[in-house]
Amino acid sequence: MNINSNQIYFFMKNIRNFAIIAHINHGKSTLSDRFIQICNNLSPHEIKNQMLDTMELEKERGITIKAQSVRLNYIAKNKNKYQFNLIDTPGHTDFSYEVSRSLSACEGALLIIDATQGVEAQTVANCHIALKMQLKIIPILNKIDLPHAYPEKVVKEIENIIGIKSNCILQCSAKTGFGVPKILECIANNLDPPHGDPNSALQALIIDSWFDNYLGVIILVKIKNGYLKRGEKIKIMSTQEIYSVIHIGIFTPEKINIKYLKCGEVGWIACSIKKIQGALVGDTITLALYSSKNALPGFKKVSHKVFASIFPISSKKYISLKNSLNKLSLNDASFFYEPENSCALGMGFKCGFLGLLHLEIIQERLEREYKISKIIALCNEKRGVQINLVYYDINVMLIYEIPMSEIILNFFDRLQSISRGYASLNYKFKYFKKTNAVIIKTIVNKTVLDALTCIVHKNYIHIYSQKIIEKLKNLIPRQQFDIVIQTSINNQVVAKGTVKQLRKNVLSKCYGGD
Ligand SMILES: Nc1nc2c(ncn2[C@@H]2O[C@H](COP(=O)(O)OP(=O)(O)OP(=O)(O)O)[C@@H](O)[C@H]2O)c(=O)[nH]1
Repeated sequence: MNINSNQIYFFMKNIRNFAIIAHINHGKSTLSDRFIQICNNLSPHEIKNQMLDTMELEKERGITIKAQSVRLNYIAKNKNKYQFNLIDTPGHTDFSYEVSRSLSACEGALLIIDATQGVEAQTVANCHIALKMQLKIIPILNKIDLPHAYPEKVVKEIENIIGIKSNCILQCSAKTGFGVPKILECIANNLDPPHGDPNSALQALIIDSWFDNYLGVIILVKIKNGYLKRGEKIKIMSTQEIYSVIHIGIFTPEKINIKYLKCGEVGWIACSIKKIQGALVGDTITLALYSSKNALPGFKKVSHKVFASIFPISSKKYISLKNSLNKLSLNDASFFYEPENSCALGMGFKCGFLGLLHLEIIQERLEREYKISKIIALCNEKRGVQINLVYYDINVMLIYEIPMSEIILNFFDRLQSISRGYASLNYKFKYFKKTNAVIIKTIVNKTVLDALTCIVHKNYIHIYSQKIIEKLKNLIPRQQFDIVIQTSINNQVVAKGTVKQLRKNVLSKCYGGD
């Protein structure tokens, strides 16, 4: 490493790690947007609302489900440069496990209180978690732009219920930006820099982990002691497994790569770990060669509050349900499932959730997974082989190897109709491959119709034959004789149909009395 420990101490002095905590909808994500806008010097039209709520469900419901971290560079009024590592947390009680994990990476917390709602249940609960962790708290009254805001009354509530003095409480409107620069100054001047020893052995706390199809498990860490360089060999302390650090990065909020994480910093690492169980939240990472003797305290084990059993409608769907649950558990460490057997409903899964909203979110994510099952079925029908399936929060990318002959005809139309026009298709020619195809001829009254001779895959001989015979039967008018339609392969008939001859109608001239 090119930087010495004196330099690291100097850097550490200007790092501020903090989380934004509050009751649901009190304005955490909106305030994070303002911070990003000011620190990244963005104009109002360059910033999207709730930038850190990247999941599709978060955008639809307007709530934060997963805590998100972002690194911002802030230049204070005294021209000092600060590195802010901000974590936007969810406000709903079902996701309070995310809050406590996020706070363990911080030295301070911004407690947001809606000036129209006052102190609510999660305001108190989250504040207590932060105090228990001995974090410095900056209380902020938000939404003071609203006409029905009553700041004086809420300030009194904060004093009485939480015990914070009124002169410490800042006021702002995250929507208009009023009062936000003052909050940034307060963070720089009043929150503590991270504690920790850059010279001791590496101790990095795993705050969160999730699965990426390309990079494997991505681990969000806070470097408590020591430092971590790209390419170094690390050891996961609980499993003693050793991995090489392939990528190190931060969110700005874009995911970018950097070379190292210094003591006190928060960032992500990827080490080609295949299973999320290989890097569980709360675990400690150290260096393989210069190891720390002790692991960090970690987190309390999550206790599930709501249990529900999920059964597939037909036993054929058991494996695909299992795969979907597995994929969900890779991205949500607090979700649990195990196989269950019922006499009436057959094989299924018993699942544990943190609350009813958590259950609802998992159910919805599962249902969305099933929606792409129809597209998967179409690709399978077209003899496709799945190469990859990648989730990009709002989008899913399916990569298939499909014979060209299957997609040139009506594949795109069917894809569009299944997806109601939302799917897009891109393809490129890969290679020629020997296949089990046959030449199938259509014969009408012993005459081969050359124009209808076709090359068909062996699996589709009967489907193709039935289709062509039915079509011709409807098109050829009946004659005084039978018309025989056949399909044949190598002079062997594989299917046959007949257009029946017209018969004399002996009753046509008869009257009622005849
Ligand atoms: N008028 C006004 N509206 C605000 C202000 N701050 C946030 N809002 C609105 O309040 C709603 C909730 O804001 P969010 O930032 O999503 O709240 P949150 O605390 O992040 O919500 P969760 O993460 O789901 O707990 C949104 O409709 C915002 O536009 C403000 O200062 N003034």
